Amino acid sequence: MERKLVLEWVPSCDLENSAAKETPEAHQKAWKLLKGADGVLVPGGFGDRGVEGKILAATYAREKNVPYLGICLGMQVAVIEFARSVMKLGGANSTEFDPATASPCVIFMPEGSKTQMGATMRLGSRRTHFLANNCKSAKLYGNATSIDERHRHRYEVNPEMVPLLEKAGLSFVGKDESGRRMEIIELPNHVFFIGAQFHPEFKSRPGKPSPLFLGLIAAASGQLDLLLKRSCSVISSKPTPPRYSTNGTGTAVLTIKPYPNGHAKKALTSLVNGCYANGNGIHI
Ligand SMILES: NC(=O)CC[C@H](N)C(=O)O
Repeated sequence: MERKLVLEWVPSCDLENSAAKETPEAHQKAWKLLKGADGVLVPGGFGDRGVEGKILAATYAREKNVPYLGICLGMQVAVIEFARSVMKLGGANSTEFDPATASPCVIFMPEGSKTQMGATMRLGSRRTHFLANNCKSAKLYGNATSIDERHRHRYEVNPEMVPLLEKAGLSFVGKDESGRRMEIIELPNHVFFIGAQFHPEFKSRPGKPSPLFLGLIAAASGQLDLLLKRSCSVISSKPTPPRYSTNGTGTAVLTIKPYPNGHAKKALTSLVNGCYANGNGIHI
């Protein structure tokens, strides 16, 4: 790859319009970081702090054709963003953040109990079936017909709204075995815009990175076509324990800059080896 990965953490609440007045310097800094990035990763989270900023990051990436990977809440905000901006459903939201929304594109999973939060999370390894093999995510997973990835969520894309979202151009390329639970979204006409309801980071390892992370980094450095041509091996279906859990703040947006002339000289299939995160001590 000959690239050195630079990760910048952007507090998503600083991207919000309210921050322009309240904390103008932080707002300016956050937008500068986002606009300087070659790729954007919106991770998972719980609670509404910073969610509007995550939605703004998704809008930016979609409109500017900047590679985007949304994980769990990062996928849900991409759906909300699409409903608001493309389908013109201004008040579209998740019922997690606006229980009275007129356009609930993300809803509480029917099998969970709202009053009893304990043991209501959809957790652990679940199967995702790919519905189209010409989508980027299936190719990244080595043209697999199904994959097993780990989960941690209470809300899901509203299956009743899926036909409308699809008609407007959002592809649901991975679903669970019932076909009613959405697992992977893609924007077909975008350089790389993928959202996953599951958490690829739980099974990703330094020497065996998740195909979705590889895809994001390859797209951010203009090497996605090359990566897609190579056959990536399918991630093992054996469940492995999570490496870390989400911290619940739901505020960060991660931006990615794969600079040229870096030290990572490994082959594309292990390109995350040798990459580093600046300032945070976080290694992918
Ligand atoms: N892990 C997550 O990102 C969870 C997303 C969202 N809060 C849910 O419960 O569905």
